[in-house]
Amino acid sequence: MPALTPGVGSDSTPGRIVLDARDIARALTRISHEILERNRGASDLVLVGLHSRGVPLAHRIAERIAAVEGVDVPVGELDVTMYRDDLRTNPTRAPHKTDVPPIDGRIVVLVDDVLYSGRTIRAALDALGDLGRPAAVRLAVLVDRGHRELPIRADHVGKNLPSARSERVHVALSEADGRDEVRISGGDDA
Ligand SMILES: O=P(O)(O)OC[C@H]1O[C@H](OP(=O)(O)OP(=O)(O)O)[C@H](O)[C@@H]1O
Ligand SMILES: O=c1cc[nH]c(=O)[nH]1
Repeated sequence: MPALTPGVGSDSTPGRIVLDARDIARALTRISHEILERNRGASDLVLVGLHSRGVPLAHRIAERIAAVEGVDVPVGELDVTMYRDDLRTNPTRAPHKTDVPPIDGRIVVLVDDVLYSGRTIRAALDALGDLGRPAAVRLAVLVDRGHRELPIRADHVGKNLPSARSERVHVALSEADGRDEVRISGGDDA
């Protein structure tokens, strides 16, 4: 095994890997089972992925639920750009598509890659409120890195990752990035 510079991946991408492809696959399988257990099956579920990497994660969870339950759970994609509380100070984000199946009376599971301040999820809850009135909204994230600024928590977490505010968590997914991995960089290991 070649020696690595601390904090630098073998391909010189900054940061250290905290989840590799197999870890991500296992975490998503567990989350899918947790969702089914909590919901006692797949009935009334709608998965809504947040752009950008929450969308492929929602599809992967739907694939696993279909494999276990034989049910195709509807999957939507939600862009929260126009609902962000930093829109005035950071107006340069490019909006993505929003395409959410009917959510009235359904159990909506929001899916995102990283949960940090909670402001993205706050925006997502506002966006959902304009689309309908779900029976319940739950949250699944691949990584919870802490540092919440709002009273928001995840129901399903792939990995709790203690982090410094100065660090950054980078999620790469094959659909968008050609590989699956989660890295943390910055702080003392920049
Ligand atoms: O809890 P928060 O403090 O809101 O942070 C979490 C959000 O930050 C990242 O998105 P980012 O805004 O970096 O855009 P991206 O999804 O395009 O990477 C990540 O994908 C989450 O959506
Ligand atoms: O570290 C972070 C913080 C917010 N969003 C991310 O994707 N990573």
